[in-house]
Amino acid sequence: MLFGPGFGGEEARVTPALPEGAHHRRGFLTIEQQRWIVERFHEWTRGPVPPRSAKVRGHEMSVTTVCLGWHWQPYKYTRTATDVNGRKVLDFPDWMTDLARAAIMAATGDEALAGSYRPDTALVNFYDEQAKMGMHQDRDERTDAPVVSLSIGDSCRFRFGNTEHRNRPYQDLELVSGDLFVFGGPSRFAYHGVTKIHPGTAPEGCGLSAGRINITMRETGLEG
Ligand SMILES: O=C(O)CCC(=O)C(=O)O
Ligand SMILES: [Fe+2]
Repeated sequence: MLFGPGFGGEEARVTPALPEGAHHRRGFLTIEQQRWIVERFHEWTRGPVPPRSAKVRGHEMSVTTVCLGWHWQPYKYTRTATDVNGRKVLDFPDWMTDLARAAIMAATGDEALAGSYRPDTALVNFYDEQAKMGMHQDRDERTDAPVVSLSIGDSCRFRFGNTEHRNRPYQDLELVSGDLFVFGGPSRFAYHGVTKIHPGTAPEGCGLSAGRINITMRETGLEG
């Protein structure tokens, strides 16, 4: 049969299926939502703790990061930015909890997982045209709750791998402005990174004319 069962189905996927627990939703944020978040981004960068390039084993990362809720530094979270200026970071905003829960719902359809999600930190990274992020695990958190990632601005090549090591098997996918990526369950501790920014690809109206913002929301599992 010319257009029989399965036509245009699984076999027609352009991107191979992601490992269990990993989910990609193209265009999760509207262009207005993206622009609004970029306005907040400018407020955060003028906040008590300026964006900085974290030093990992003596090397400065090429992204700059500003944090909400808890300040991330390799390999711990603190309330104050002891490696920058000692100031307390901005609070984790309530709207971000709602957004993160909606994101988990959209990605997984799991109402219980979404409803019980209590993110308490956001790492907000800015990538210029040259910036990259090497393959790593997000493992400074003391819970296995999912990581929720939102991208705004220039698109990038995002590499999502396995939980054992930074080498193959991995998949390269494009994250474009407005995309959501969630990794939890068996993929929570998968290695991942950003291998390339695609300059000049930020859509008109997203609020950012160049570069890329990525926000990851997480549960630290920390008290106090
Ligand atoms: O920029 C991205 O898409 C990933 C960011 C990331 O992996 C991180 O902040 O730990
Ligand atoms: Fe990460």
